[in-house]
Amino acid sequence: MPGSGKSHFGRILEEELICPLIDLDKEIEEAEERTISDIFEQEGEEYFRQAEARMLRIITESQEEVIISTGGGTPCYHDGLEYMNAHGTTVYLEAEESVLIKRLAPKDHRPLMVGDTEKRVKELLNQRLPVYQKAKITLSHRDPKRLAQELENS
Ligand SMILES: Nc1ncnc2c1ncn2[C@@H]1O[C@H](COP(=O)(O)OP(=O)(O)O)[C@@H](O)[C@H]1O
Ligand SMILES: O=C(O)C1=C[C@@H](OP(=O)(O)O)[C@@H](O)[C@H](O)C1
Ligand SMILES: [Mg+2]
Repeated sequence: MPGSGKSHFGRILEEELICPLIDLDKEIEEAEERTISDIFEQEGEEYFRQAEARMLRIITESQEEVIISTGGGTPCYHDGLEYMNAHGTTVYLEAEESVLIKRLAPKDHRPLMVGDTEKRVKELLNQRLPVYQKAKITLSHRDPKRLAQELENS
């Protein structure tokens, strides 16, 4: 989910595992030379989903070992989760609804969070949970060092 801490955890895992990290949203922004918000505004969501799916595949095919922090929607469109499960270890980073609502306050820049944040978070969680639950690892504790150990031993 947006706000669950994927980018934040990714940066910690990068240090713990000494493995390069790629943030999918950042790569898309660099390739498109505009922000995710601008892409949504100027091109619409479907365009973004295609760019996201394409970038996920480009990175996966061009890198040997890499941590990818995806966007919250990446697993849910264009068979994203199935693709990631087939090519690597997937981690669903669980976060409580109340934590997400607090982090994704109206000042947040995320384009899917316009309007009533509480309602949007609940809607997105309901829609997406069945997909997220198919990840290979679900992380409900908030300790990235433990996750790093789990991944090293897997
Ligand atoms: N475990 C955590 N404890 C406290 N704050 C966190 C934690 N994980 C993320 N945050 C904060 O929550 C916000 C959203 O995190 P981010 O990593 O951007 O989420 P995502 O990439 O999943 O949307 C950021 O301001 C980040 O600093
Ligand atoms: O949940 C989503 O559909 C999205 C989450 C965002 O990434 P984060 O999950 O890193 O906020 C970003 O990819 C885009 O705004 C769409
Ligand atoms: Mg992120």
